[in-house]
Amino acid sequence: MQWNGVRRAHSLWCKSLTHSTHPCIPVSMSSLEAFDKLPSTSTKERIQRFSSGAWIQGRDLSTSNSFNDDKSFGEDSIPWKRHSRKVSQGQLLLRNSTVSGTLWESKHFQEHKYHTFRNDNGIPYSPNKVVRDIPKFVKIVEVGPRDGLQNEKNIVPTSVKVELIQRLVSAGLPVVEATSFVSPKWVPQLADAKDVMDAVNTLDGARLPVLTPNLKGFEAAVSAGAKEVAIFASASESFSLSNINCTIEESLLRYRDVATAAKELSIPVRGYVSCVAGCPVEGAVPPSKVAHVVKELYDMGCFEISLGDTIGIGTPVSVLINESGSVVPMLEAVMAAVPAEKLAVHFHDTYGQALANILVSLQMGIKIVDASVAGLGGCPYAKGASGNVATEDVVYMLNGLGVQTNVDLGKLIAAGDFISKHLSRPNGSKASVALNRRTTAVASKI
Ligand SMILES: CC(C)(COP(=O)([O-])OP(=O)([O-])OC[C@H]1O[C@@H](n2cnc3c(N)ncnc32)[C@H](O)[C@@H]1OP(=O)([O-])[O-])[C@@H](O)C(=O)NCCC(=O)NCCSC(=O)C[C@@](C)(O)CC(=O)[O-]
Repeated sequence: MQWNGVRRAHSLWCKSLTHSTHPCIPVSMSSLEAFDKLPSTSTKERIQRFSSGAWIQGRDLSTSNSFNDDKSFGEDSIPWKRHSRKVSQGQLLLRNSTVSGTLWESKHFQEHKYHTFRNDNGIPYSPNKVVRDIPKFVKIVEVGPRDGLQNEKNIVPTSVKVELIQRLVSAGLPVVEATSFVSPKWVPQLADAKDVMDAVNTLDGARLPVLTPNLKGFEAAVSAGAKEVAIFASASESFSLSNINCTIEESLLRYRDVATAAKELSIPVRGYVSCVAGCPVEGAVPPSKVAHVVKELYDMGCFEISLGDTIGIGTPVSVLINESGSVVPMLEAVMAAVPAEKLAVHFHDTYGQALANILVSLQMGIKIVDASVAGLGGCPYAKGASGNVATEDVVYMLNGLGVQTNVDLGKLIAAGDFISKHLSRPNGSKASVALNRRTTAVASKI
């Protein structure tokens, strides 16, 4: 097919671009100097000192998402000790932490003390308008084993993928997207989907969804033991053609069949919409187009819809007329069609905008964030797309904001180091590099 030829050439170009520019994350001298002035600490202590979050009380924890795990993370179930005291308005938010346990066991051994603001009636509140609207729990959907590894030049052995998934689950991630049941001719990197699922589908502690582009993929996924699937549409016609070889409307017809089959088996279906902030071929994508595709997926029964900035081009707001890449207007249009609690955000970090976009999304009511360990990834059919935002960086930011994730940052960093070492490249997470670099520097002085 002529289009396939064009697409292959395009994809090869994309891959070469992605690989030749894979980030070697710089760490600014000023931040390192600041670290060096601090007393020597272990990586674990540093993770806790610089990243552990204060509990910001009094915000809404509930969600109507029927497949959401938030309820299991209610205040009482959180394995941290919390402690609050009455402080007057205007005082700084303070937190002390005392630490025990071994390096990668931070979640289970740390003890935190929190100091929240309370008004005269003893009601806790957050004094800062930046964090006031941010949810107190964010569900992180780890997409590294799928989105991260689907674009690798060298095919990663099944055993490495399986160990990566096991490590991510044991780090406390509630959802780890395991693989894709797509055509192995199109994505040979994930041709071992069945073997991966055979090895991981008995793992406890996390949901392990897989991508299915059509009924054939859905049936293969179910036979391999998948208990949750994801379908992936696009808000851009050109991207839909290059990614799944059909128009948007044709893809929605296919996905309706998948959704119907899944409903019969009571299998939850997640939806994706790509190119929500811009398309590598078409440029600007109108928010109304994004909202239309999101609503279609919602109406066919998707329990959650992830909004993908596939090429990482978006900024929180763009003041340039006719310019794509505004996350806020896009979210406003989507939220007018589908409830905010059904939405996730999925930012690639090509332009370094992902954390800013996540923050503004949280402020607008989003409670689900996709991320990829060590910043792995990129789409084989998206020109110039780099990896997703690194999960470690998201957890670091959320910890700092006092948002609960139940993810053990130490174990997560170890998982990122594991896969980066296998791929023979630096870890793409800035938080991870900074925390690891400090440990090495301290160790070299002993
Ligand atoms: C959708 C298709 C299959 C259409 O591919 P096609 O070539 O149009 O399909 P077809 O129906 O003409 O079938 C061609 C061959 O593929 C086989 N086939 C057909 N379906 C399957 C299947 N499920 N599993 C295994 N094999 C399959 C089918 O049996 C046949 O085999 P043959 O007779 O030639 O031997 C193909 O285009 C494809 O696999 N695309 C997947 C591309 C992909 O995975 N892209 C990356 C996803 S990332 C993304 O979308 C963005 C996201 C989600 O991360 C969010 C964001 O960042 O924005």
